[in-house]
Parts: sequence; structure tokens; C-alpha cells
Amino acid sequence: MTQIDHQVHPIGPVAGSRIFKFIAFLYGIAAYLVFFMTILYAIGFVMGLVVPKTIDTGTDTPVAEAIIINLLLMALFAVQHSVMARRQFKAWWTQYVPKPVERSTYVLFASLSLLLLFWQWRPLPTVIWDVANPDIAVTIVTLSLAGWVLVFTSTFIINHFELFGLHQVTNHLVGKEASPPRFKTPLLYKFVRHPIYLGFIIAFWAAPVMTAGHLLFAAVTTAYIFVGIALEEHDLVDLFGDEYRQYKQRVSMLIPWRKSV
Ligand SMILES: C[S@@+](CC[C@H](N)C(=O)[O-])C[C@H]1O[C@@H](n2cnc3c(N)ncnc32)[C@H](O)[C@@H]1O
Repeated sequence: MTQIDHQVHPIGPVAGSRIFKFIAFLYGIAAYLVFFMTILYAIGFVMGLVVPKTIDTGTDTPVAEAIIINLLLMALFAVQHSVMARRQFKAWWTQYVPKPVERSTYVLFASLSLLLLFWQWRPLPTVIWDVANPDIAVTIVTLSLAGWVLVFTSTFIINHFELFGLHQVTNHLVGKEASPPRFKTPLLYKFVRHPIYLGFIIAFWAAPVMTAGHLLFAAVTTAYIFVGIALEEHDLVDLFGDEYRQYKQRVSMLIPWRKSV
């Protein structure tokens, strides 16, 4: 056998090659755009604004069936979002998914499972509360918008582009080493440990008209946020050790003025 016979000839771009870096970069941008459209759609979906299919519209379905379908959709998102974010899972699947696009792929899968939820969500139109006073109703809508603003600003405070994978594919494109995760407590993170999650809770509960479907969504996602916080903090303690333990002692989880676990 000659030496040539031993050579492997890969089909397609090789990881680390210039063309691979460029394709990875384009993939990262595409995943980011899908995420961005999804989060904009989420605002319309929850607030019942602009988008064609909201939390209170869709196929008429018997109540029990609607609850089961909605719970399954939320469970699918929760499992995808939590399992794929764990360090052990990342260590396993980066054997198959190139590291520079790992975060973008996570973001893409999370967006796709949310889009499936928006598409297949069944309305439960029974009204739980309906605020009649227009001033109070406007105040509640403003509060909900403030929740979304809190989500967005907090992502930028902690590192928006790293959170959604763009930083990783850009570094890879220009041949920069990925920096190790750093413990940070910028601005709002000095008052609560989870401003992004706090923003979601506010945005989901602040509704002038609360239907049974919306209530189911708000209650289950809030419960999921608490599970997500426990998992995330377990990883953060593993990663940052005493620095994060002391942060937990010092700073409250979600409510700024209250010392909490
Ligand atoms: C979607 S962000 C949510 C951040 C935070 N839980 C919040 O609600 O604002 C999740 C990522 O932020 C990271 N993270 C959370 N708190 C952090 C901190 N204080 N310093 C550095 N990274 C942090 C986690 O490791 C995880 O990768």
C-alpha cells in the first residue's frame, strides 16, 4: 500500500479551514436572526399584539386536550433548553457539533422549539381577570413592556452577543481564542442575580386581560424559571466556586429589596 492510499480525503470544508470558518460565521448569523425574529414574535404572542397567532387565538380544542398539548409544548422547550445548556451535555455533543457553533446551535434549537409552541399553542379563552379601568390597564401593559425591556437590556449588560453565539463565531472567523467564562456582576446584577428571568416573569404576568391559556403559560414558565435558576446556579457554583457562593449570600435571586436564597 502506498502512502497515498492512507490519506483521508474529507468531503466538504474541513474544520479550521477558512471556508469552514466563514460558513460557521454565516450559520451563527442565521441562528441569531432566527432567535431575533422568535423573541420579537414572543412579545406579540404573549401581549396579543400585531402577530397573526397569539396566546389567545388558534384552533378551538376541548379544554383537557388543549391543556395536554400546551403542557407538552412547554415541556419540550424546557427539556431542550435545560438539557442542552448543561456542561456535561455540552462536553458530550461538542464531539459532534464544532465548538464555535455550539452556542448558535443551542440558540437555533431553542428558537425552533419556541416557534413550534407559538404555532401549535391551543387557546383557553376563559377570562380569569379583565381590568376594566383604562388607566390601570395601560399601566399593566406598560409594566409588561418594561419586563421585555428588562430582558433585552440585561442580555446586553451580561453579554448579548456571547449569549446568542455571535461572539463565538466572530472570534473563530478572525482566529481569536475563545476566552474562558468570567464571573460578572455588572449594573442590575448587583441588585438581583437573575434580571433576565425577572423580566420574563413580569412580562408574562402583567396582562390586563388574563385568560386561562395565558395563566397556564405564565404559571408553568414561572415554575420552569425556578427550576432553570437552580440548574444554572448549580453550574455557576461549579464554575466559579466561592465567588458565586458569596454572591448568592450578598445578592437576592429575583426581588431586589429582599434578601433571598
Ligand atoms: C440566559 S443567561 C441568564 C443570566 C441570568 N440568569 C439572568 O437571568 O439574568 C444564562 C447564562 O448566563 C450565565 N451567567 C449567569 N449569571 C452570571 C454571572 N453572574 N456571571 C457570569 N455569567 C453568568 C450562565 O452561566 C448562563 O450561561
